Amino acid sequence: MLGARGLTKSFGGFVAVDGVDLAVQEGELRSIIGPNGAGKTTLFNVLTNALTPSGGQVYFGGEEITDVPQHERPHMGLVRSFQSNQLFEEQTVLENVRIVAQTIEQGPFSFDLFRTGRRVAEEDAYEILERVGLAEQAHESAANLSHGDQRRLTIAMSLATDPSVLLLDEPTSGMGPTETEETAAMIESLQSEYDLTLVLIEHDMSIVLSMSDRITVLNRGQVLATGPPDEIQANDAVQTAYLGGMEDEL
Ligand SMILES: Nc1ncnc2c1ncn2[C@@H]1O[C@H](COP(=O)(O)OP(=O)(O)OP(=O)(O)O)[C@@H](O)[C@H]1O
Repeated sequence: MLGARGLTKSFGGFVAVDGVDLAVQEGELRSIIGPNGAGKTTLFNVLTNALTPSGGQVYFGGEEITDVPQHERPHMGLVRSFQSNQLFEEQTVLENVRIVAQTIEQGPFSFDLFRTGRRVAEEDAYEILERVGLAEQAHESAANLSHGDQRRLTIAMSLATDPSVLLLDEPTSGMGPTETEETAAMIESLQSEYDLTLVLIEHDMSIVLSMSDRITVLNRGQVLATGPPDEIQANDAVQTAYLGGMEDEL
């Protein structure tokens, strides 16, 4: 569904992503893990063309999309989650989702949708807010939400773009243990309800091990290992390079 071959990104002489091969299957929940500075965020940036790769190819649905501009990718179904600083803070939670939904609807073939768009978008937006557990806050302004709820709202906004592959960069960062568990459960339920393929950068090992179908371990920009959680836990190279200090958490 989403793939890469030899994907590379250099900053000057420093190779942050170094010849990465990736093959994420449809419906999979793939986690990308690795030590700080391993290249995880840079990998997301080159997969979405937020940064132009220095080498290699990106594939989506079997087609090469390496040169497809970043802003066109959501229309193909490849979406990277919004960041909290992209919220329209003065607008309500519902409006935040509707603004995204309407932007997507205003494509060249959606004149009818555009005319009736507000109603359609509002229904869709409510449904999405119910799915992420924010329906009760629909009429709050986004600025009044807790940090965790703002993160959930960014996921709701991403869902409004109707993704087939959704990239989530540390969706539980800054959350306490209970909120982290709730968010993980919500993400898992979205995967099945929306028929999503999910690629997740996540630091919380208990979440990564319990949720992932497969895990890709990056180290110094290179793929150290890819496999199901039990295989990754048992992988000697992963233990040595990355998990050495973290066995207690596993
Ligand atoms: N725009 C940039 N210019 C120069 N170096 C960069 C740039 N972006 C990232 N890097 C470097 O590339 C390396 C990988 O960074 P990246 O943020 O992708 O790692 P990461 O695995 O996401 O780390 P973390 O877990 O800390 O978020 C780091 O050494 C970083 O300093």
